[in-house]
Order: sequence, then structure tokens, then C-alpha cells
Amino acid sequence: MNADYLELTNLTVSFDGFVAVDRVNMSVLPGDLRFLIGPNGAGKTTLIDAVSGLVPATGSARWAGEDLVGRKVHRIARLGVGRTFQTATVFEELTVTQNLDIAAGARRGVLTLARRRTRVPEVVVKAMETIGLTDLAEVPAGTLSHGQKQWLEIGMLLVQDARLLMLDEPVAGMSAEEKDETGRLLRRIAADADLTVVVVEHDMDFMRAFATSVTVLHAGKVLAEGSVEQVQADPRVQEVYLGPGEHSKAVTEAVLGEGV
Ligand SMILES: Nc1ncnc2c1ncn2[C@@H]1O[C@H](COP(=O)(O)OP(=O)(O)OP(=O)(O)O)[C@@H](O)[C@H]1O
Repeated sequence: MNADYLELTNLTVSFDGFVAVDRVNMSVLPGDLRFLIGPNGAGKTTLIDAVSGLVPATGSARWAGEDLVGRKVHRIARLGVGRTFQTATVFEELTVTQNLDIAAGARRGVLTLARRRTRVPEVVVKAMETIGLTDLAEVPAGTLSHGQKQWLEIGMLLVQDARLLMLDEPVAGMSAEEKDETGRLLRRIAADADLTVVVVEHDMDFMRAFATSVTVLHAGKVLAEGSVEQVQADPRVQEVYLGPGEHSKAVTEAVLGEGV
């Protein structure tokens, strides 16, 4: 099997004694589009921060045969781990091509960057096609819509050869069409390119439409894991989203979506 799978064992993050991520065990295989959901403060962002090396953790986070815990951020990135943040971080005054070229350059190193190049590298052309921004190649990134900026950020991870992509609320603030487009893009990336994708998301409609598997975090712990149908039908999941007690089908559906 492709060694590019993520395996968290007892992953734990504490902030001055407060345990934000509590002995999490979780495996994500290539080709999977894993959604990480849970109420506010459940520890979702902290978990992907720990995997990307942004906060110290204990336990282990194995990826591509190495343990990421204790490694520096740049070293983790070099192992093919990439993430986006809730706010897109593109260079607004540079074009789509230039943004991708710089990201690809970061991977190539200073020597290659210093050489004059007259044409756009193949990897940039390919990423632009994947994210659907070929027609906007020469447009400054600052003029892109919110959704298009998120896609550009995903493209920047692809040209850096990221094989594990962790995306923090990618569709927040997007239009319905942009959400659909993003879902299809993530499916393409996961299934066709066989990359490992973890999406932190609050948008239940988006999760239902595109997740291939779901992990539910609550108070730093894994509460449930499985297919969309399995986690939606889990009474413990319904309870953390709705509070304890009996709920009408209509109320449950309003929060967790239809089909529960
Ligand atoms: N740097 C920090 N120092 C102290 N506490 C923190 C820090 N970062 C996060 N926390 C706490 O850890 C808990 C988990 O936060 P986190 O942002 O990971 O949750 P989340 O599931 O991503 O929530 P949301 O969906 O609201 O973004 C929260 O109680 C938060 O206040």
C-alpha cells in the first residue's frame, strides 16, 4: 500500500494544563476525503495545528513512515504536509500564475529560482487546470472571489507537492456554486490524485454532500467515526449538537441534515 497515510496515536495537545486534543487516535488513507467536525472548541483546528507542527503535541502522528511530533514546521512541510487557514493567504498584488510559481519555487529552492525562466513550469500549468483558474492566470489574486482565493491556496499546496492536505473551513463564506465547485475539486484531488485530504468544517450540507468519511471531535476526544450516515445516526453525536434529551426528527434534521 501507498505509505502516505496519516495515523494519529494518542495525539494530545495541552495549553497550560488545559487539554485541547485528548489522546486522539485516527487514521486517514490516501484517496479519502475525511471531514473533521465537532462543536466550537472541540479541538479541530488544534489537531491540524499539531500535525503541521504549529503547536507542540505528545503521542504520535505518523505520516509517510515518519513521526511528525516534535519536528519543525518546515521539515513537516517538506514531508508533503500542507494546510490552509480560515483566511486565504495569497499575494494579492501578484497574478495567479505568479502566486503558484512562487509556491513552486519555495519547493525548488533558491538556486532554481535565481535562474531566469521564460516559461511557466509544467507543475504550475497543471495545478492551474486542477483548481480551474487557467482562464484567470494573469489576473491579480486580489481581484479573485473568496472561493477562487481558497482554490488558489489549494493549488499552492499542490505545486509544493503536498500529499496530505488539511483544510480549515474551506467553504466558509462561499456562495452555493463555489461550495459545489470546491467539493468537486476536493473529490478530484483525493480520489484521482490519490492524496490524503482532511477537511475541518462546520457546514453540514457540504459535509453530507462530499465527505467519504467523518470523524467527530468533542472536548478534544474522538466521539464517533464512520460514514456520513453512521455519524449522523449516532445518538452521542446528536446529543453534542443538540443537547441531551429527545428531539423531534425535524429538529435533528435541521442541525445534522436530512436522512438522520
Ligand atoms: N493557543 C491556545 N492557548 C490556549 N488555549 C487554546 C489555544 N488554542 C486553542 N485553545 C483552546 O483549545 C480549545 C480547542 O480550540 P480549537 O480552535 O482547536 O477548536 P475548534 O474545534 O477548531 O473550534 P472552532 O470550530 O470554533 O474553530 C478551545 O477551548 C480553545 O479556546
